[in-house]
Amino acid sequence: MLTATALNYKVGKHYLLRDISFQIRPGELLAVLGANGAGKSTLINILSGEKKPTSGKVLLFDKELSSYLPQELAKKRTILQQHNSVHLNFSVNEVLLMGRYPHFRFRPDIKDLIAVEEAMEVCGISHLVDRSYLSLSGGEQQRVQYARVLCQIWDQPESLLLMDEPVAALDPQYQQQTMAIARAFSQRGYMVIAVLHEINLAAQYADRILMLKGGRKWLDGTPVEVLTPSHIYAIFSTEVDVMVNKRTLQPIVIPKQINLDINRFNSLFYPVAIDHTEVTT
Ligand SMILES: Nc1ncnc2c1ncn2[C@@H]1O[C@H](COP(=O)(O)OP(=O)(O)OP(=O)(O)O)[C@@H](O)[C@H]1O
Repeated sequence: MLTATALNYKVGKHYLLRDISFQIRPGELLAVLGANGAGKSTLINILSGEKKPTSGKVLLFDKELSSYLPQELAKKRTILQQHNSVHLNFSVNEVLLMGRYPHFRFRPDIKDLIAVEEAMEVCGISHLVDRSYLSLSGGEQQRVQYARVLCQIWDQPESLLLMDEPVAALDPQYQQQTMAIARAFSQRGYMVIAVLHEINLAAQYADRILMLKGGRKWLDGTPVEVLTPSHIYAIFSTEVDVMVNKRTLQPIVIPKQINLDINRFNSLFYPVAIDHTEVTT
């Protein structure tokens, strides 16, 4: 179990997170939603131990996160960051083996090699095994990074999988696949926390949704409880219709189209058009 209690995070006098408390149990998938700048990445980085809260604490399996040794923690939790940078010319196979570094001293053993092979297969990247990581497309790199973090906890049931915008560069097929894998992990007893901007993926795959607003916890509940037009308006200042998928009974969120005031829009751009004309004549 992971328990966050009264988390605050301050930079100077500015609170990025304020009084956040929640729990997640093995077997659950929690989606974290919130507007840009709401504090989602800050929260994920505190839960991973990369940032220390200004006050409050995080218990992972009844032990404070800060009291884990780095290698011990690396076997209990993994994080798929929003931006992953690999600048050296590693092969895909080598990138995945990095996920196993906490598990071996000098050479990977058969368990590590099996984890790499199985994670590649699950993520549909086996055909990329010998490719140079730097030669891959953005979406392919993201899938390789996903496989790498899964390798890290492949044989560590009940551990914690943290993901910050895991589907940002992915096409619809791989968005669904990424979330389906995350759900399969949660169903095997892992705890999964995913920061998402895609509300409908949260509706489809999350057991619970934690909504943040201005660094505070706004709501924590099931998708049906949380994804109402009024809650979504309060968080995203966006009007939506919420339908129900008759087959799955999950909510489907449909944003209403925004119509700009065209006269105001044109008046803002008119001076630029004049400049352009002067340059080209
Ligand atoms: N070191 C810092 N100093 C000052 N402000 C910061 C610092 N780091 C983050 N912030 C601010 O804290 C707020 C929360 O940042 P965070 O990255 O957690 O947001 P987020 O919810 O993940 O946003 P997004 O959806 O845009 O990725 C933002 O307004 C950000 O500009």
